[in-house]
Amino acid sequence: MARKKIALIGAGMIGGTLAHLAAKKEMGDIVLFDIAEGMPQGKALDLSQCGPIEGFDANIKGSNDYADIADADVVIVTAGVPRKPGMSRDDLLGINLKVMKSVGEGIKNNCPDAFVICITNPLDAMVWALREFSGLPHNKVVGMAGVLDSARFATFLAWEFGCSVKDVNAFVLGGHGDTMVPVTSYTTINGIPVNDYAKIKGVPADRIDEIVKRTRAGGGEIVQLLGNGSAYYAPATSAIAMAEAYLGDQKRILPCASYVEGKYGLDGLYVGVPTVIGAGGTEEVIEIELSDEEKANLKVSTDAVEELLEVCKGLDSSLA
Ligand SMILES: NC(=O)c1ccc[n+]([C@@H]2O[C@H](COP(=O)([O-])OP(=O)(O)OC[C@H]3O[C@@H](n4cnc5c(N)ncnc54)[C@H](O)[C@@H]3O)[C@@H](O)[C@H]2O)c1
Ligand SMILES: O=C(O)C[C@H](O)C(=O)O
Repeated sequence: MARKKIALIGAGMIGGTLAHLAAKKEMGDIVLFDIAEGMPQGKALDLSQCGPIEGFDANIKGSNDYADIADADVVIVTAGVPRKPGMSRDDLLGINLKVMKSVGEGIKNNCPDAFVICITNPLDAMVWALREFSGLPHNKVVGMAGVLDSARFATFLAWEFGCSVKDVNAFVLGGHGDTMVPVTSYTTINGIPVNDYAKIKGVPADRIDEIVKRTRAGGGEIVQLLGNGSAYYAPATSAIAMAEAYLGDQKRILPCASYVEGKYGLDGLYVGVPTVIGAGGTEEVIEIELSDEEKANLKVSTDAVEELLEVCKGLDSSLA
């Protein structure tokens, strides 16, 4: 059986990390595409030379030609610009929307059967625009954010409780902005609801509130510390988990920016919701019971995404 083909559009910080992870896991052969000339080729050479040391078999090719992504099984998109300290993700919309247009056309023309994972920010608007520009079915285009945001929430909770991160099952819904909704009612420490566990451990409720706030601002905290660019290790790891769920038909339930029509009172929007990922792409959006407060918070978050879509439509008339 031929190896799977993974196309990475954008060979920057996340793209390079994705290539390394995918090669180490022998997920398939890899094409690292970027508009910057030489850089993807240089990274591909460097990464290929990890093979003999790490013992992986994967062909890694750097490219500036969309023809090289032909027939890819999975495409992960990080093309565009990251924010700088003081900026919001939404400030990237104008420039990254144009990038999504060229990437969407590249995918449509070369690998229309691929499963496409978008990472570029502002995430929920960009995955929507990428789907529109590519014309792929909604179940084959998804955004990565909830896996990352949930991992941040889990990390902070594990630190607070002094427990293993492996035992924390944290859940973040909504748009990938400061209004995202960490859902404590579905967050457990090995099955024990987080608020109950906090009582057992004597952790005051306001500490959990602080962790929720820190999670919401988790991307910005790293942007501020790095000074130039944004997080890349955990974002790449998150997208790889989603790609593995698709390639392995794992039917994992992951929080992803999926197309939601009808559920959660939404009418055709990409936003973070629990999603079954298997060989059919995003096979199902799971609608969970939320408290009135959680519903209200989700509404604030989805309204913010809807506003961004209006801005996209204003900037590019083909989206209107
Ligand atoms: N969804 C998330 O949770 C999440 C997490 C982290 C970062 N991000 C976003 O991911 C994006 C990439 O982050 P990064 O750290 O890898 O940035 P980066 O600057 O290191 O890499 C981006 C790459 O995209 C390339 N590029 C620009 N325009 C292109 C085009 N038209 N076609 C192909 N390539 C193009 C650039 O040359 C660059 O190499 C940013 O928008 C960032 O905000 C999202
Ligand atoms: O915060 C950013 O700008 C990058 C990304 O969205 C993140 O959450 O790390």
